[in-house]
Amino acid sequence: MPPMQSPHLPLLHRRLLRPIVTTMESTKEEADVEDDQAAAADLSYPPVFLESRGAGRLPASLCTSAPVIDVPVLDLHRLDPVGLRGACRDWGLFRLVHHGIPPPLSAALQAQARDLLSLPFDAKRARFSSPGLAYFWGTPALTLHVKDLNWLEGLHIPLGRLSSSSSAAEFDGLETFWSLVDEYKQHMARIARTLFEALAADLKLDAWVSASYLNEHDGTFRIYRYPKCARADDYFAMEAHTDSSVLSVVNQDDVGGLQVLRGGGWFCVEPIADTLIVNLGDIMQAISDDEYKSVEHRVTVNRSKERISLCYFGFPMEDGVITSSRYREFTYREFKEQVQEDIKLSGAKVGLGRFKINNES
Ligand SMILES: O=C(O)CCC(=O)C(=O)O
Ligand SMILES: [Fe+2]
Repeated sequence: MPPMQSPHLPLLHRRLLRPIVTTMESTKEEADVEDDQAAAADLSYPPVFLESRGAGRLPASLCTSAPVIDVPVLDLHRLDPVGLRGACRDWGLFRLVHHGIPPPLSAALQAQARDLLSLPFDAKRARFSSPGLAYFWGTPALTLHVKDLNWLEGLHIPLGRLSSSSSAAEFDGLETFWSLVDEYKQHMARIARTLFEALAADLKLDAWVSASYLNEHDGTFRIYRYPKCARADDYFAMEAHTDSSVLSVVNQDDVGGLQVLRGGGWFCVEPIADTLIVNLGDIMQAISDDEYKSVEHRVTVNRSKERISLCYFGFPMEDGVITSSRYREFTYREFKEQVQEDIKLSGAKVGLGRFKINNES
């Protein structure tokens, strides 16, 4: 499937698609285009990103200069149980190849993401404001405010709602976008289920228990745009966190910025074309009695380029009970509510620590 042009594609973007010619005249045109691009980006950025002046809160070394690390690579086509177990126990994160997502599908969805998120800020707020398609900015916690501004914006899509209750307004003019999301969603469910089954076998989980531990068709899909930021040392694009999911699947463009915490240090997880990054979340750590790691990660901002990533989060059944030798019994609903309460009270997630046996906090 070729990358598609959205009906919303602004005039500016259509200009940008013209073939590049290298003449003296084109240099001026390129400069004009860059000016146009900057102006359009400004209009589309949340005003808080234009107003914020860096206060130098973060040491430069924290944000920018992490070494690159080679993360374990797994082939979904021929899943190696030993490699998978090692990656989950030792890293909590791996790169997935031969995952079966057609590259044109990822490219088309990235292009749609770019187009939709390049709309003016007010248009995005007005247009994407329903439970099935919600625009958020400055906080990864959707509507809850975290302590520090996160240099991101995005669209939040609960996949379970897609087929049933999406309103006509959510669909109007976005038919191409939704059909791409629908196709992508099937791949995510397939990938999440395949990986989870292999992990459930490693952990020797009962089939009926493990069925409730991953509700792969009801996951969340998020499309992020991390705007470029001249004050890259002052902000994180997404602050350090663990995911609340069972597992998460990141499909990033070629800009980079994802970092993983390992052995007390931060490392860059480089973007490599046609590969996915899978990381385990808190629920997987609980299910595995802490054998697997819910890995801490973050995203740094880029001074000169914006970044797009497509992220899927697989969760358990909302009311399925999670049992673990390390944590008191809890449902995902309880976990989610506790995370939200903690963010509301302190601006930060506590996570699994709240459920740890012999831990009063
Ligand atoms: O955009 C990324 O690379 C990662 C996003 C992420 O960690 C998250 O949404 O939890
Ligand atoms: Fe994450």
